[in-house]
Amino acid sequence: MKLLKYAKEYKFSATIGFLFKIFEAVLELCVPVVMASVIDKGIGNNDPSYILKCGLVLIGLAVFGYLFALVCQWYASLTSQSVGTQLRKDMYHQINTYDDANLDTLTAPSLVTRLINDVVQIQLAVAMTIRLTSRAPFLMIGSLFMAFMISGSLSMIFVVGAIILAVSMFSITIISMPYFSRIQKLLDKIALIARENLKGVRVIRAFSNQNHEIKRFNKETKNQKDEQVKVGKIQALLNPFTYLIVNFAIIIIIYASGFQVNIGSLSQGEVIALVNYMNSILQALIVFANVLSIYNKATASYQRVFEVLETKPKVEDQGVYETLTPIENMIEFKNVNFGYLQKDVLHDLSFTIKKGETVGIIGGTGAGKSTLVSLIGRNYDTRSGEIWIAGKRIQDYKLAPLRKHISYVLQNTSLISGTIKENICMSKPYQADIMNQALEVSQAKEFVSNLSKGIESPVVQGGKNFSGGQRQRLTIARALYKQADILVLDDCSSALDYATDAALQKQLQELKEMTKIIISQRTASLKRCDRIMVLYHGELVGFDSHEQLLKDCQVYQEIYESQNSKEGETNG
Ligand SMILES: Nc1ncnc2c1ncn2[C@@H]1O[C@H](COP(=O)(O)OP(=O)(O)OP(=O)(O)O)[C@@H](O)[C@H]1O
Repeated sequence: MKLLKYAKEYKFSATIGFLFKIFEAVLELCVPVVMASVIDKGIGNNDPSYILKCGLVLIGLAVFGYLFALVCQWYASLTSQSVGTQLRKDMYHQINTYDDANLDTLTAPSLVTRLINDVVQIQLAVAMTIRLTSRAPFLMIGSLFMAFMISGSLSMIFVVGAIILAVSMFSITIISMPYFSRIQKLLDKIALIARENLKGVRVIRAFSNQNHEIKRFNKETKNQKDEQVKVGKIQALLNPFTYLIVNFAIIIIIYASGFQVNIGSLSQGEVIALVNYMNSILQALIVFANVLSIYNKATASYQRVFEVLETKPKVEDQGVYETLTPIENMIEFKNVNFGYLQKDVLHDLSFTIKKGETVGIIGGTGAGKSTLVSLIGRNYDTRSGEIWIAGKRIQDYKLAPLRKHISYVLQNTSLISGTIKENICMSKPYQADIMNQALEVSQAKEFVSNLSKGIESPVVQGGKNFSGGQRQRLTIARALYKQADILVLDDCSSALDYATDAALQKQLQELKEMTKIIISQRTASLKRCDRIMVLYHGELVGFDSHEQLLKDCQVYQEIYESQNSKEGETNG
């Protein structure tokens, strides 16, 4: 079992916990024997001092039993928490190696549920294994053994009862297993809805869509509840059934032992001891039933956690080159085809982008613009064809150094809580001159210097204390601060007014050493670019300057005209 690898590291604390639970069970097994001698010798011989002595022994057994239980509990918690923490660390580390294709499959909400909820189920199972799986079997076997010592024939009742119970427990476990994996999947769905809802709370309010969202959430929580209730009903059968069998066995023991007491082959104290041992078996079985139910849940969680740990990035990091030296033909696409799962997105793309060039990409919604640039940083690998950067296939570079040379600004601005400085200096330590240049080119300098704390001003989670345009400028500054050889701006100036956008494009042009790719829906944002790539349903239908495209690219002409006539209408 793969989990043993984790438990191994904490074998000392696990063993101590395990041993102390056994010590506690040994003391528990002594209780019926002491009770029997209280009845047979103390009460039988009317000897109060013997009864008192036995009473003290019972108190001693209880006190030591309690202390042993405490030690076990302590070490069980230590082990389970440590295993859980290590699992979370390893999962988090693994998730950070994932590429976009992995994230498309496993999805963020599911990963969060696995990191939190599923690990808790495993922690619980580890703690229960230490605390209960030592005691329950030990108590069962010990009680059976002690019962055999008292009466071989009567103990057969124990054996038959135990077999019936074991079979019923096993059946209930098998039946309830599939429910638990369904419940965990439904939890993923609930997490997904909650996440979407919280992220899009403003949009939902703006469209007065709260009722629909509440209904969607209620439907999934109801589904999850229904599954819980179904499995709960099945599992609820276990305890009454266990009590029924054990109590039935006790009736038979008392009935059968009555004869033996009459003929003198069994004492009254021994009958009480047998009943006590049967009760111990009952307790052990109830514990066993609870542990089984915890194991059921943990098995579903275990599979989900190890799926995260064993999922390898689809983009393999097997390149050898660690440095990238810009050359004339900086980026080359050679007959590149790409698609997501069943969907074809990019078709036979071939083009070259020169070092220091500023290239715009334009095309309708879903034309494949973002997909194209995501291939450059190997967020996905191509289906066929090759991408070359600075004279080498991108697969021949090690991933980390390759990505160090590319700076992305994505459509969704992502700022983290901290300060402006911390957000901008993510790629390297603070250097005043680089910071100044980044703020200036991104058109963020003015508004940042107007803040009382300047670059030390706080940024709340998601950058919500800034306007959309300010957030875009800060993310552009962050990308510029990296001083990468290739800069990709993915439709990230949509919230900027025309004047600021124009100033940004002008300043970007002046970064002669950097190769820039700018995605935009607006021809006005791209007309200063050296060349503009026109994508139409994943195909390259034009790649030239603004003026030339206006002359000979029909798709570009249509985009241009639609935007300019709209502007005309608006202005008019
Ligand atoms: N992770 C993904 N999984 C599956 N399909 C995807 C994924 N990302 C994009 N697509 C699909 O690929 C196609 C191209 O998407 P892409 O985001 O590249 O278009 P785009 O030109 O950048 O669009 P937009 O201008 O709206 O941002 C779309 O049909 C989209 O639905």
